[in-house]
Amino acid sequence: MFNISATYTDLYQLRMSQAYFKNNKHEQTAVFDYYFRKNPFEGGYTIFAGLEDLLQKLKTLKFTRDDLNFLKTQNFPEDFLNYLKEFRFHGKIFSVMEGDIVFPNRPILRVEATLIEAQLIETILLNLLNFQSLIATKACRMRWIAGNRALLDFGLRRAQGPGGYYASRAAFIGGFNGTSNVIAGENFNIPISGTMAHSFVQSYDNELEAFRDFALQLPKQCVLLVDTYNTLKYGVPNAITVAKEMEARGERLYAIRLDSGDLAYFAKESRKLLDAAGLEYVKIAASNQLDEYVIKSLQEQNAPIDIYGVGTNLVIGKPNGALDGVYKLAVSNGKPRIKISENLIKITLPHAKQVYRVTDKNGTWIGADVISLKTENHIETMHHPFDPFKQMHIGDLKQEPLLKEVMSNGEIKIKIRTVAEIAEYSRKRFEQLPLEYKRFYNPHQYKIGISSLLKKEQETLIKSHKN
Ligand SMILES: Nc1ncnc2c1ncn2[C@@H]1O[C@H](COP(=O)(O)OP(=O)(O)OP(=O)(O)O)[C@@H](O)[C@H]1O
Ligand SMILES: O=P(O)(O)OC[C@H]1O[C@H](OP(=O)(O)OP(=O)(O)O)[C@H](O)[C@@H]1O
Ligand SMILES: O=C(O)c1cccnc1
Repeated sequence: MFNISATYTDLYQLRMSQAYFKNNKHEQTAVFDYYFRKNPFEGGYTIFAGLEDLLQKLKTLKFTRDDLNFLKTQNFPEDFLNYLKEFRFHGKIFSVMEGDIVFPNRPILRVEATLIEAQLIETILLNLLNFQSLIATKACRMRWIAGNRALLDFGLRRAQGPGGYYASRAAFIGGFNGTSNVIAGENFNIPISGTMAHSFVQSYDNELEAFRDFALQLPKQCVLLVDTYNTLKYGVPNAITVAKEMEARGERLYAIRLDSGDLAYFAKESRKLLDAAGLEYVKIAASNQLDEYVIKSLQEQNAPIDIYGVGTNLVIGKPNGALDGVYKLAVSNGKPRIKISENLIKITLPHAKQVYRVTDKNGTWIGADVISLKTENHIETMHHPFDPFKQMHIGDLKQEPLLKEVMSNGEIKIKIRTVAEIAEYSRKRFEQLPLEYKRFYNPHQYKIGISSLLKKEQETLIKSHKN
């Protein structure tokens, strides 16, 4: 993969930074919030992914000599380029843990740094977190509906270029069991697996010979693609012949794969043929433009499919394609800042903030998060963000702080987990989310409230701007 250096950014970040530097504002402190406005896929939740990958990149982020030479050609002044030569991220980051379940319009991550440092990491932060959270969410939806069937990511060839690399990481966090993507397996320690393509079968004069040669190479993990010519007339019978030959060698055919036609019908008929031959242990894999809705339908048809291979619809996050995560200024030079909008939902919340997940005394999520000033540690009353008449007493409920210090002085403050550990954490957190937020159609919306103090601060700032 190409190396990510500090020019993995938008030009405007550098132009603003240049102006901050020249006007001696760059060392002023700033606080930015990362959040998104809408759950993807019309769903009721989002899986937060990409954080630990981001932290590792921020730790070593710098402008290389080649970067600086390039920027010189873009008319950046010498003294600013000298500043960039020494640039490192020294700030603090407070964040929800990677893999947690998050919802719209509340901070998921807070950056506290000098204005210039906070600005120069915006693009990479949004790029990594938005994409991986989108794909982890898509993956989680399929995991939820697929129950304990295996889910494999086959998407690299259909991904938006190298995005497929991060899609595989995110898919695993969202609950996939493995990927066909070898470099993702190598770098993120994700299990890799693969079957065979139609070209392999086509390259032989007959299908049986193709299956035999393949099986000889894979005594344990052989999966035969049975739909090249005629699934039930040739494909499955040829796979059965090879499975019997494998048995004679003390081996076992692992699975057959279906990749076209009515997958429920072919899975049922293939299952009958395999079982009649005493091959109950041979699994059935299916692929071809799967997504959570097709998987749901196949499950409802009792299709005996053990393994789903999912490509395009997973890695491109269809039909959304992007999570709308944003990075908004909340404090600058010690002063709270606000962005006013006609659209109430777009008015930002000033100050450095904390977010609490409200639970009952047993830790069960009650369906609301509350945003407060970071200095508050137990919230008595939570207010609706816009409706002055809606409020709720939460003083006697438990409140779990979600934003934890994950970086300080540019150093990572948490133990970096394996992707498998993040996936396991995500699975456990997802179990805590009540069913009504998980359904595909009209899911419940996880509520948001703001503390009395934060509400007052926001109103004061809005008034002062009106004047
Ligand atoms: N039993 C089924 N129930 C619901 N959806 C299915 C079922 N079988 C297949 N699908 C889905 O329907 C879509 C189109 O399948 P279709 O039958 O057109 O495949 P196909 O066009 O025959 O494949 P190919 O063109 O590669 O031969 C795919 O997204 C597939 O996953
Ligand atoms: O349908 P998706 O969810 O995107 O899953 C990936 C698809 O990629 C492969 O097809 P392709 O035609 O590229 O190669 P093949 O010759 O191996 O079938 C595979 O057979 C799947 O159908
Ligand atoms: O291993 C497979 O079957 C596979 C891999 C990538 C894309 N489609 C299928």
